[in-house]
Amino acid sequence: MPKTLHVAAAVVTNDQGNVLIARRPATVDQGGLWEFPGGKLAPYETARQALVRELHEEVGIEVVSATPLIRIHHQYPEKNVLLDIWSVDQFDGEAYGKEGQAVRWVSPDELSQYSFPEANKPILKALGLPDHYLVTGDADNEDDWLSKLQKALESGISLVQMRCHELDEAEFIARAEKALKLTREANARLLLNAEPGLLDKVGADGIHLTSERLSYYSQRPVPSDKLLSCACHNIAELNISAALQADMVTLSPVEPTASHPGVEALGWQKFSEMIEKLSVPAYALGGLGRADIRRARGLGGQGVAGIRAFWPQL
Ligand SMILES: Nc1nc2c([nH]c(=O)n2[C@H]2C[C@H](O)[C@@H](COP(=O)(O)OP(=O)(O)OP(=O)(O)O)O2)c(=O)[nH]1
Ligand SMILES: [Mg+2]
Repeated sequence: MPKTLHVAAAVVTNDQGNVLIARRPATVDQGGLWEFPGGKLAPYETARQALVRELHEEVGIEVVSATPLIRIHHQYPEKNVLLDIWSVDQFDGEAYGKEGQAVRWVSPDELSQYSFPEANKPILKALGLPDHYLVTGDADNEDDWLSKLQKALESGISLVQMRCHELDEAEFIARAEKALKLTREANARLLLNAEPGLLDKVGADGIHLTSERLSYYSQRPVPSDKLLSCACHNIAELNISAALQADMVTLSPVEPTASHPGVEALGWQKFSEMIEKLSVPAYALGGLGRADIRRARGLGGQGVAGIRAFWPQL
């Protein structure tokens, strides 16, 4: 097995919310493709030190603050890379192609129009995901449920998991169609906490698999243009989710929750250790709210998911 190249690179975001990309010279590995600026760690360096040096050398900016975004282990035919991707939204200087390479600031929506190396796929997916994710609450009263969903969308929720275990399949489908209308109007995405076949009946944006359902599949059970979210509570489930090429996972319970009394919480340290080697964006779930988003992201998570914190009261 060839040695793993450890690379630090950054998603640099400016005040307009645009992201910096650079074009790799035609002659180097992955040449001609676009990349996030960065490079290999020198033997004496930490990832953060390499990041600061590479951004200075390649695009002429000085990093003011950087937080871990995602780590990706990827096997190219000729080498293994570990991409240590950081998020940089404070820096000094004007970015330019210091090595003569093309650089551009592009909006996150435009990133899909550029060709990146294969290893970058999870970064691009992570950039399209928000830092908080609503799981819907009590489904008994349809009118209340829809009003709460509407209110949550108005408060800026852009990703929703419809979790309505109280409903039978026909009721679930009818409710999902109404929910989908609301999420579409709000430009938000709706995931069904249901078996993947339901996507043929309701044109939702994806599926959330319960940890129990995870073991039913040996390959990704939803098409690549839909989202796959997986519920995880341990390393084995995280590994299955990665093998199923999940777009995101929830990892829970990070803190004790009223909905799962008696279940031992993982705590933040464990959350961070468990996702350390995971190339899938991970949401911390369980007893958390908006105030925890920074912490979750600082530890390499995508953000926070929750029912109570994001499901409004009427
Ligand atoms: N910087 C960067 N490298 C990436 C990305 N995606 C990806 O697969 N890689 C791979 C390509 C390379 O094999 C490796 C990065 O090496 P590099 O060529 O940028 O290293 P470097 O800046 O230290 O370059 P050099 O000093 O060797 O010229 O990681 C990405 O988004 N950014
Ligand atoms: Mg480089």
